[in-house]
Amino acid sequence: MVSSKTAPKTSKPRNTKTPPTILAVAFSGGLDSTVLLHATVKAHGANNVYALHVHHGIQKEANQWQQHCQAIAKKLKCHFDTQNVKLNKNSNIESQARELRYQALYEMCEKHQINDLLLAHHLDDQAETVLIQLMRGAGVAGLAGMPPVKTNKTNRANKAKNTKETTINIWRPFLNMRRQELEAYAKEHRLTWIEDPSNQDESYRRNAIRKTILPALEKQQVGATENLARSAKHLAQAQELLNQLADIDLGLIETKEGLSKTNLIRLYKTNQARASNALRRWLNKQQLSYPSEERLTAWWQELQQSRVDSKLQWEHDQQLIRLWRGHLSITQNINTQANEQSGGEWTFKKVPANSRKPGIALDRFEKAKQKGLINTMAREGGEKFKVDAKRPRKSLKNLYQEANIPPWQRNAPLLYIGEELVAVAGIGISADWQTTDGTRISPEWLTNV
Ligand SMILES: Nc1ncnc2c1ncn2[C@@H]1O[C@H](COP(=O)(O)OP(=O)(O)OP(=O)(O)O)[C@@H](O)[C@H]1O
Repeated sequence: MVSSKTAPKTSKPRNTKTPPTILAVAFSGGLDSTVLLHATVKAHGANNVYALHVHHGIQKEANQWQQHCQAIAKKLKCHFDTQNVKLNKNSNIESQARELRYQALYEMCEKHQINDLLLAHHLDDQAETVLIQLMRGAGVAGLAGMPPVKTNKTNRANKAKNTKETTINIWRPFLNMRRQELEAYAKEHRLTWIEDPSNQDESYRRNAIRKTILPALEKQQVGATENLARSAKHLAQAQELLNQLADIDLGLIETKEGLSKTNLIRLYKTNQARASNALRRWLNKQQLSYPSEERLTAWWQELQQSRVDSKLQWEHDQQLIRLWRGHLSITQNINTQANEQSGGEWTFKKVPANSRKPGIALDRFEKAKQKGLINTMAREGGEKFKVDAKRPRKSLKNLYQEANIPPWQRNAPLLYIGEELVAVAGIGISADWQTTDGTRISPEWLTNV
């Protein structure tokens, strides 16, 4: 136990390389994150700390809270930033608020080039999470609760905006501390914080667990709260082992085209639990959530029934999982699918002098550019193209098939100079325009997803 005299450890950050590390604290203005901000500023220096607040706009007091947070940051002399998010009142407010909150916090971290974000979750929060997961019938991963540290790459939504991928470490330095310890610290340092009235509303499951269920469990078993959090640690270890097993299995199933259906089904037939474990891990590694048991069962059925050349397509977590040519792969965000043709851009890079790579002669290209002749057009069907001067022109359809380009990657806009088709993504440069001599540029289609 840590006495209230001791500042709660906000120990970060062992694996950071270049001091001074700038830390961000997710600051709601509530008791826990107020203690976290105060302790972090004390330990790391105000100039190295950002307080980040998300304005949800759900409560009528939201503006006051934002002002309060800004005032506290000013008093502590640390940096402050805030972002508003807009909730859709028609869907689950709690989970939506959480998702948008993380999104906003990551965006603010990216904006200030911060790689370490601290959250004020504590041991009581962990115990509540374990109970909630138990009630939902979660598996090992869910029952492992919140990890003390987790590294996140900024998500696919950001990637689609063509921003650089950032790594953000999420730290929960209070995960071993009880709520009472934080309260004692706050009193000792005369901190002021916001009491969110909705924390009293027991129609929210988490509040009911905190106010009624955990105290009842404590009556039955002293230390029940700490024990629940301890179980979470055991299960986190068990999950680690499951991940290691999945990685061994994926080593045999995963290829550069995706997951081999044949090998996946082979594993499924010898050991269903192991195959599901591998599939879940594969999704998780690509930052997709675990599918429900019901969904997973449906996928297995479809996969088993599919023929060798079948095409399947599942929507999951706003992504598409596709089976094509015997491999499962994750593709486009369904939100950007309608926009497939603009899901990327043509870039023009100079070919290095010592390279044998073909390109378009720079002076020819520049002339065309000055005349405004360079343009792109969507594929209409029936286009013919010749990359190899010694071979006849072929239809794009044939060329795509020969090059094994999956159907959903065949929609990149075609590059024209005037009326002439000069480059096709994944295929190459027209024989009439390509050269391997002199200063030249290479047109390349870069996808955002
Ligand atoms: N609006 C917000 N802006 C910034 N960070 C937030 C916000 N809401 C929550 N957080 C962060 O997420 C953590 C967990 O959220 P949770 O809803 O459990 O906390 P809270 O009860 O709102 O506030 P606190 O943890 O400060 O008492 C908080 O400790 C805080 O670090």
